[in-house]
Amino acid sequence: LLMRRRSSPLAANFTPLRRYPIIGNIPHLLKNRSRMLDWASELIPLSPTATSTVAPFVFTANPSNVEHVIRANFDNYPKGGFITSSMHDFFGDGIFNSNGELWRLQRKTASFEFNTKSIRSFIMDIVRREAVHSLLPLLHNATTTGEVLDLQDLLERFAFDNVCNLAFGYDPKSLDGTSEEGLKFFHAFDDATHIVVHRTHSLIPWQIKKLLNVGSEKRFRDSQAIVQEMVSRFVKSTHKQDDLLSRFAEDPTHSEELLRDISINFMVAGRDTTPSALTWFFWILSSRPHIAEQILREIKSIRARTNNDNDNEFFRIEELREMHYLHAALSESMRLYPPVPLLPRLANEDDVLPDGTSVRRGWFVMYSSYSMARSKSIWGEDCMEVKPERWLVDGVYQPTSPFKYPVFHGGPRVCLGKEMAYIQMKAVAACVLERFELEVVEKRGEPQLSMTMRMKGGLPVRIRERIITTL
Ligand code: HEM
Repeated sequence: LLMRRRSSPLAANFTPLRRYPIIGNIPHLLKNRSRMLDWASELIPLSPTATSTVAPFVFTANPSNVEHVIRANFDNYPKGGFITSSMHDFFGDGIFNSNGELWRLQRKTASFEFNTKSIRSFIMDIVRREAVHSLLPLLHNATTTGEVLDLQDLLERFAFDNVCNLAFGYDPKSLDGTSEEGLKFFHAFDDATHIVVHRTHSLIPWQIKKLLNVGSEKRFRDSQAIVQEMVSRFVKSTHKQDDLLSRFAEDPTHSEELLRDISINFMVAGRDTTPSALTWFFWILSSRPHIAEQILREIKSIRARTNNDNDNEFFRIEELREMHYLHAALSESMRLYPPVPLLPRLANEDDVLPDGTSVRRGWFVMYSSYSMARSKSIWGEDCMEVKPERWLVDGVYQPTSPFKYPVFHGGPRVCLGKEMAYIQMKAVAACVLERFELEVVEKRGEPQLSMTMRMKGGLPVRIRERIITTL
């Protein structure tokens, strides 16, 4: 079999870089190991089918290939290899890092829980409470002091507080910083995720640093101990409530260790994604006032229609659902700046992608939502323009194929928190825009890949009360 594989040609593969004798692609891989997103964005457009091979990586932004990998030939492309194993310490056997039966069982319970009406109203209550009692007062204070705030940092803290409430019914108050224990939890979680994501970037193998307990691996051990201690405490004290942990704990087959892993996975999902999306959204709006004005017009007309025109009142879930233009603007901003811009899948067996690219067993297919957004063949000549209108027909939001827009992934492992994420993002975007004008102080806007796509150096903003106008 090995002989056959060696001799079968890769004629169909587009290989933009020269392979060196004996050492193959190693120099390319070493040079680009910590800039995978930029590298993929450079290589993909060179190929006529938007698929470039630098073994063991196949980078693609071809919708047919994406559909093949994440849906049609799903069983051949699990999560795995050195990327998932480098995260196993932190994610354990939670939904993000598992495959097969272990994944299927968690997926089944989680899909059921995420679709109940009670979880939606629980989420809405949390967002309302955190926004009204922490986020809005904090922004209001900054209007009087004139202080420049890092909006990315605020949104990350807001999301952390939200997801802890959702997962355990515990509020770490990382946004207002009034709980020492909560802040310690926030920083430990932040550190542990950051280190684990960057493990594969170092020239010294992380396993050696871990064995010697030095450098970033020592920091990881310390941070992980804090996170695990906190989460284990919640797991042990679980009692019947609305939070996710209590819901998962109802299944007697879930061990304490698995419940801990499940909770940590949900925390990562909820903590890193929506702040990334909202940071880019506010950054995009800062140079496109016509989009902000259209959102404000929509909010105003919904408030008038539902007689909820007192802007001290928070939005109801039905009102958020009616915000089609805001939904479209968020989708458009995530199209160009997807929180998860590049995802790997490992090939179990040799395969051929729909565009003819050969994939060998043990290779990674990396699909890039970021490059797909920048493809004229997918989104048209105006692909680089921010146009919420491309999502609307007669003012009503129209979803598109997840294989053309895999921002929330697609197929059997499609994101479970999509609806929850939109509720949270629309609530935050609407209540902030309604009250405040944000002036971006430094328009850097440089992507930096961590667990999600962050903005390098944060998003410094100056905040002013919005002067009510008749739009
Ligand atoms: C803008 C916000 C979000 C985006 C763009 C997003 C995107 C994604 C993507 C791309 C995946 C696939 C990851 C992979 O296979 O490696 C995923 C999976 C997942 N997401 Fe989200 N997500 C968002 C918010 C959330 C939230 C708020 C939650 C829940 C708290 C959540 C829960 C999950 C879960 C549980 C999975 C794993 C599904 C599985 O493997 O079966 N997501 N999401």
